[in-house]
Amino acid sequence: MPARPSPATVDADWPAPYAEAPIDATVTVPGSKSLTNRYLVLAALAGDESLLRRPLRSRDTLLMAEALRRLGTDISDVGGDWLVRPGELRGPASVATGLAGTVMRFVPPVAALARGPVAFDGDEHARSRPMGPVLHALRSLGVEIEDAGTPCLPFTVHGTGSVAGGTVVMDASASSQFVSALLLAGARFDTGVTVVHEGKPLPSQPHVDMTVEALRDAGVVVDDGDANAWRVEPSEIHSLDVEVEPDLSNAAPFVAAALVVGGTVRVPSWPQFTTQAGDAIRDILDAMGAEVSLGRDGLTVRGSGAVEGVDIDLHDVGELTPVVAAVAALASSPSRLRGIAHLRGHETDRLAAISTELRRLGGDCDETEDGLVIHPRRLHGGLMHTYGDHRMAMAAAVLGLRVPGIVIQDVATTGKTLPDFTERWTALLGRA
Ligand SMILES: O=C(O)C1=C[C@@H](OP(=O)(O)O)[C@@H](O)[C@H](O)C1
Ligand SMILES: C=C(OP(=O)(O)O)C(=O)O
Repeated sequence: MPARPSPATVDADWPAPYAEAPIDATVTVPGSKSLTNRYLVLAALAGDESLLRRPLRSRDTLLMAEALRRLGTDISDVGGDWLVRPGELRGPASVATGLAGTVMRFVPPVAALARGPVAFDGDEHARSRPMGPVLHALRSLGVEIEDAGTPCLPFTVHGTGSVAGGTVVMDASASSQFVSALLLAGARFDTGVTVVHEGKPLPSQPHVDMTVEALRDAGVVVDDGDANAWRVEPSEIHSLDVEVEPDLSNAAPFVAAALVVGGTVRVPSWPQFTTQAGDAIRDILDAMGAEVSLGRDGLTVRGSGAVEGVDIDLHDVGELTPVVAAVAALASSPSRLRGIAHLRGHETDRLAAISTELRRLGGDCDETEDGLVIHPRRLHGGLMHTYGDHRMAMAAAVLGLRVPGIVIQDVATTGKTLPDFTERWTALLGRA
C-alpha cells in the first residue's frame, strides 16, 4: 500500500467579505472538473495524442493527471493546455486519490488494464466514501483486487494488461460515478462493457450523459437507449482536441451573489448547450427571484437582494446543494431541497454539514430522509466549519455576503476544484 498522502490544505481561517453595496462584476470561471477528468482518462486510453485546451488545474484534476502519469501516460504543459500522450499502461504504481470521487472511481478500471499492481489510497475521509460497486463490478469481470477487508480505500488493483469485459449489474444509487467509471474504460475491454443499474434511482444522471457524450466524441459507440442500462462497444478511442468549458457548478456561488446581494454578475463563455449538470443553476436562481439571461456573450444574472424560497428536487445536480442551501437560508420564505440522500457520501455528509453549520449561525435547518428543510432566520457571524468540502466553503462565502462576521475555516479546501477562490471572491466585490 502507498504511504498516506499529505493533507490537502493548510487549515487557514478566512473572514468572508461582507457586501456593502450592490455587485457589478464579470467573472471568469476556470474549466470544468468533470469534463477535465473525463477527457484526461479518455486521452490516456486513446490510440494517439490528445490536446486538452483550458483544462482545470485544481487539486482534483492534478491528482487525476498524476495518477495517469504513474500508469504510464505522458502529460505535458503546452502553454496553458495539456498535451496527453498515451503510453503502455503498467504498474507497479501508487495512486493518491485525495478526496476526489472522479479519481478514486474512474482510475481503478484503467488500472485493471495495466500490467502490474496499482495501489490506491486517499485522504482520511476518502476512506469512507462509497467504492464497493466499482470494486465488485471489476471483480465480476475477473479483475483481482486486494482490499483491507472493506470495499473502500485503500485497495490494490492487480492488472494483467487486459480485461475480458462483459455485463456488470450494480447498485449505483450512491453515486453516478460508479457507472461512469466502467463506461469510460469499457471500450478498451476485450468485449466492451454493459452496465446495468439496479436499485433506488440513479443520482446525477446528467453526469452519466456527459460520460456518454465524451465517449461518443472520442468515436466510441455507446447505446444508452434503455433506462438504467448502457452498452459500450469495444473499439479504439480516438484522440481528442477539445476546449474545456467553464465549470458551471463552480460558477454557482458567483452568480448566486447577484441574487442575494443585488446587482449584476456576468459569466462570459457560459455554453449555450452543455452536458454539465451545473447549468441547472440558471433555472434555480430564476425560481428564487433572479433575472437570468443566456446569450451569445454568456450568462447574466441580476438580482435585487430579495430571495424567494423553493421546493426543489436536486437529485440530478446534488453538487449545487450547498450553495442553493446558503441562498435558501437568506430567503424570505422556507425551502425544501429533495432527492439528495446520496450527498451523505460526498466530500463529507453534506446534509449533516449544512444543517449543523446553519444552526451554528442561528439558522433553522432540518435534515429529512432525502434532503433539507430550511426556514430562514436572522443569522449571526461565527466560524463556519467546512469539513474539507470545497462547496461548504463556497456556501459559507455566499452567506458571508449578507451576514457580517462569518469566518470560513480551511478556505483553502476550495482548491479541490477552484484555484484562487479567495482572490476571485474578493474581486467579485470590486476589492483588490
Ligand atoms: O461524474 C462526475 O464528474 C460527478 C458526478 C456527481 O457525483 P455523484 O453521482 O456521486 O453525486 C457529482 O456530484 C460530482 O461532483 C461529479
Ligand atoms: C461531489 C463532488 O465531488 P467528487 O467528484 O469528489 O464526488 C463535488 O464536487 O461536489
